[in-house]
Amino acid sequence: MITTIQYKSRKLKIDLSKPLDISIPIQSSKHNVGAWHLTEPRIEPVTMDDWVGSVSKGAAVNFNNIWFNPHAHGTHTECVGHITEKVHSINKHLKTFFFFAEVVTVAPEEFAGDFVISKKQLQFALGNKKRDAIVIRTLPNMRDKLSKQYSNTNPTYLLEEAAIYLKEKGIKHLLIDLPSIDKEKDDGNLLAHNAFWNTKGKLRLDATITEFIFVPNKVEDGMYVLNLQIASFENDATPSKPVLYKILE
Ligand SMILES: N[C@@H](CC(=O)c1ccccc1NC=O)C(=O)O
Repeated sequence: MITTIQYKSRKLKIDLSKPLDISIPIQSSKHNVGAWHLTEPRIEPVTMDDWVGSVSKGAAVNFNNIWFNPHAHGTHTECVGHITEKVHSINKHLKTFFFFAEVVTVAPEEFAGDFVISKKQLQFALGNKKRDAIVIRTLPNMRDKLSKQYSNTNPTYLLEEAAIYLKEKGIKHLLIDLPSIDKEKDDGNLLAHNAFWNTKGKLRLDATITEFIFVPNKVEDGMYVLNLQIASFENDATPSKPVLYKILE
């Protein structure tokens, strides 16, 4: 199913029957990805007296409750409400869902005992390309990213200068395969989040950060059409399903 999208002065031809799903599923398992010191998500049948909401237990339907945290348990998209006193809702601020994106691969650099992504690396990867969205794949890129337990591991993060660079370049949607764009333990400074959302000036209410993606190795660096879908929760963050479409010509 081939379609052509008119984007500014370009024509972007994509095949809708070849989606590249870069989300991490949420499952009720210790093998679910995890961060921020939470236990694994739970998906469990509702019980009422001796009734159990499971067909295998005699009910007519499977009827599960789900317990999870969007920031800790899988691919999620957040807006500035993640770090402001007023809880802006992602569902009110992400209103269009197709974006022109660049997938880039970055090998984190050592900095003050941490691993980081610098402005120079993103500058090298983006050059003078104008994009709505950047999809950052960090190296090494192995399937353990689907089930890794990140708590107390001090994962790679973005330097503040890198987030400022993306903001100044007009990137509206930042997607990354890490639990956060900021350092795990930073006394609440969240320098990269603050810089990207411009919290010291006019808030970038329409800008989003999507964390915990997984970009399979078969997806090459380059231009894509991104479909960024979210579950309609009124909250700072919600589970999301980013899907890429390769541009055919
Ligand atoms: N680095 C912060 C914590 C933090 O960033 C955070 C904590 C819980 C859930 C999500 C977080 N950040 C996500 O981007 C701190 O040390 O206070």
